Amino acid sequence: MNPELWIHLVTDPELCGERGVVETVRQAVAGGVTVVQLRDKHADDAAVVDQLVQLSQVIDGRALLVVDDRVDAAIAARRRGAAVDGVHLGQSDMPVAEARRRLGPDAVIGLTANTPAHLAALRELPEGTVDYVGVGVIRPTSTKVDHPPALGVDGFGALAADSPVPAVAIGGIRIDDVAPLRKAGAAGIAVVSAICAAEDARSTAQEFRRHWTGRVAPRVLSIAGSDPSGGAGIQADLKAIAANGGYGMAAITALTAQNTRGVREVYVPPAPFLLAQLDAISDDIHIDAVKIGMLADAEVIDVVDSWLAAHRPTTVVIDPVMVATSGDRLLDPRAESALRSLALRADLLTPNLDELAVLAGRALEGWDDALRAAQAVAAESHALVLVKGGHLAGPDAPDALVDRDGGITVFPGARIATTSTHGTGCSLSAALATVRATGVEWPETVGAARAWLRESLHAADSLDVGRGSGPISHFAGLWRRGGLQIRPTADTIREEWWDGIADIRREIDRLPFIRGLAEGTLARGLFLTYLAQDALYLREYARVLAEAARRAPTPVEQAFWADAAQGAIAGELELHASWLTPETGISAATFAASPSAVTTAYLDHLRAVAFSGDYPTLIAAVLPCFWLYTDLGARLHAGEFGAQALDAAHPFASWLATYADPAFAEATERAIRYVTEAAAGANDGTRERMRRAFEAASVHERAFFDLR
Ligand SMILES: Nc1ncnc2c1ncn2[C@@H]1O[C@H](COP(=O)(O)OP(=O)(O)O)[C@@H](O)[C@H]1O
Ligand SMILES: Cc1ncc(COP(=O)(O)O)c(N)n1
Ligand SMILES: [Mg+2]
Repeated sequence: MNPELWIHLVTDPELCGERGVVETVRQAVAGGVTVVQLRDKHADDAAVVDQLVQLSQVIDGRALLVVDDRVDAAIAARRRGAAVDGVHLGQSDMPVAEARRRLGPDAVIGLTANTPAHLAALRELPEGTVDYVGVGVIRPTSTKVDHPPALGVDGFGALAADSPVPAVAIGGIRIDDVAPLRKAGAAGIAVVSAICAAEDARSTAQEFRRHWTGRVAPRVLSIAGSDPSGGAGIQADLKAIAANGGYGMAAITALTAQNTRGVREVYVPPAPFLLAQLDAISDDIHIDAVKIGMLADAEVIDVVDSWLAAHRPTTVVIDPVMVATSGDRLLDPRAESALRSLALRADLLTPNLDELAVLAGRALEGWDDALRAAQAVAAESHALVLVKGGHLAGPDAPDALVDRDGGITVFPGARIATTSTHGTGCSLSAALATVRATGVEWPETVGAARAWLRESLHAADSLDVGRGSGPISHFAGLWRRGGLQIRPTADTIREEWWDGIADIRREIDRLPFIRGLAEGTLARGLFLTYLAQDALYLREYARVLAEAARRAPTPVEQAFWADAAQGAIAGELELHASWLTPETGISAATFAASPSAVTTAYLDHLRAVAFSGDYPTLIAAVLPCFWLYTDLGARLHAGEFGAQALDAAHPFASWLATYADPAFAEATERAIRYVTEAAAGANDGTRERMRRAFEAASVHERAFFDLR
C-alpha cells in the first residue's frame, strides 16, 4: 500500500485560527501527515498561489502538496518554484481529464467520489487519469456544507471495494475510526477539523498516524560503540531513535573514551559478551529495525554477522564507521574485508566519502565519481547506498541514495554553518532505521530523516557542549514545538534578533541614500531633508527615552536611559548649531519642516509602546536606533562601503563621525545588554512582544533611510 496516501490534512483557514494554515501544516507534517491539501474556498487565486509557495517551503518534500480545485493556481505556483504535486477536484470542478492534460502525467490527481455512479464514471476514463478518490463522508461533519449522507465505516468499505483506484476516507473521521477504516480497505484517511482545530497539531497528526500504522513506536536496536560525551555512538543513536518516534535499545560493541575533541582510548569487551547482549534482546523482544555502527574489529563483526543470520529484523541499516570525524580510527583496518561481507546483510549502507572509498576499494575523485563508486558497492552488496556529502568542500551538503540498479536520487541541501557535526553520521543512520520501521519507503525515509537531521544541526550550536566539534541538538524540533521550553539566554536572544533583521539590514545597505552617504555623492538637498527629519525624530525619541528612564527598574538603568535621552536632545541641538551656520547657508526654515509620513509612523510606533506598553517592550523598540546606527557607523568607518567615508574631506564627515564615536558604541552595548537581559527574564508572551517591537522599529529605520 502506498504510504504517500496515508494521512491527508485538508486545511481550513478558519479552523486553523490564529496559528494559521502554514504553522498548522508545519506541525502536522512534523507529526507524520503524508498529504497536505490546501483548501480555501474564499481566497482568490493569487492568494492561493502565495500560500502554495509558502507551504511548499514548509513541507520541504516531506509530504505531498495538492490544492483543492485550483488547477491554474497549482500551475502558477509551480512556475514560482513551488513543489505542488497536484490537485484534488470535486465532481463540479474542472474535469479530471482536462486537469491531467494540463498538469502532466506525474501530477497527483484526486477526485471526490461519493456514489457508485461517480465510481462507475471513473472506469470510462483512461487509466492513470485519477490517482485516488476521496470517499465520504464517514460521519456527519460541519466542515463541508451540504455533504452527502454519512456512510459510516461499512458504507465506505462497500464503495472502496468498488473503486478502480485507491480510496481515501474523508469526512468527520475520529481517531477511533482510523483502524477500522484501514481494515475496510481505505488507502488513507483525510482529516480537516481533527487536526486544524487541535491545540497541538503535531501530536494529533502523530496520533492519527499511529492509529493508522497500528504501532505505538518501532522497536529499534543500535549495535554500536559508546561515546561518553553523548554526541555519537549509542548515545546519539538512542536520542535519534527517540526523536524520530522509536523505542531505542543498544547493544554495545566497544567503549570509547572520547569527547568533542577526539577519541583517547578504545576498549573492546570480549566478543562473546556482545553476543550475550544481542541474545538477551532477541530472546525477549521483537526488533523492528537495527542500526549498526562502530564494530571495532573482525571478531565483533563475526558475532554480529552470525546473530543477524539467525535474527535478522526487517530493516537493517549499516553505518560503516571506520574513522571518526576527529580522524581517529574506530575499525581495525584488517577488519575491512569482514565489513564488506557483513554489508551483504544490509538494506542500506550509509558511508561517508572516506568510508565509501574503502568499501569501493579505490580512491574517489569528486562527488560524481563517488556516485559511480556507490553504484558498484550497491550492485555488489545488493544494498541501497546513501552517499553522504558532509565532508565535501563548498557550500553544499547533499546526500544521494543509490539503488542496486544504479538509480540515483540526490537530496540537495545547503551546508549549515556549524562545526557541531560530531555524531551526524551515527544520528542519521539511527533516524533512518527508525523512520523506515514506521513503514515508509526508502526515498521518503531519507527525506524525513534528513529534514530532522538538518533541524538538529541548525540548533546544534545552541547546546554549547564541549570545545571541539560539538553534538547536534537531537530534540531541537520537539523543544521548539513547545514540548519543552528551553529558556533563551541574553546572548542567544542577541544573536536571534540580529539575525532576524538580517534582511532589513541588507536592504538598508543597498539604499541609494546610504550608498550616496558613504561615497559622499549624496545630493546636499537630500541630506538636509534627512537632517531636518532626524532633528524632528530626535526630539520625540528623547521623550520616549525619558519615559524609559522613568520606568526603569534600577537606578543604574534609570541613569542610563536618562543619559541617552539627554544625548538625543543634545544631538538635536547640535544639528541645529553645526548646520545652521552662515557657511552652510542653511536657513532656519529647513529645520522648521513638519514630520514626514515616515517620521510620523516611526514616532507613532515608539509612542505607542512608550505610553501604553510595558517597560521591556519599550526598551526593545528604542534599541534599533542605537544598534543599526552603531553598526552602520562602524562599517562606514572600516571602509566596508568602499569609500573613505570618514575622511575629513568627505562632505558629511562631521555628521558621520558621531555614529562611529566609541562612547556611542558603548552606550549601544549597554542598551543591547539591558534589552536582551530583560528578554531572557521575560515570559514567552512578553519576549515575543519585545521581538516584534524591535523588528517593527527596524522596519521604520529602513524606511527612514529610504530617501530618494
Ligand atoms: N554542515 C553540514 N550541513 C548540513 N548537513 C551536514 C553538514 N555536515 C554533515 N551533514 C550531513 O550529515 C550527515 C552525515 O554526513 P557526513 O558528515 O558525510 O558523515 P559522517 O558523520 O559519517 O562522517 C549527512 O546527511 C550530511 O549531509
Ligand atoms: C562510538 C562512536 N561511534 C561512531 C563515531 C563516529 O561519529 P560520526 O557520526 O561523527 O561519524 C564516534 N565518534 N564514536
Ligand atoms: Mg560516520
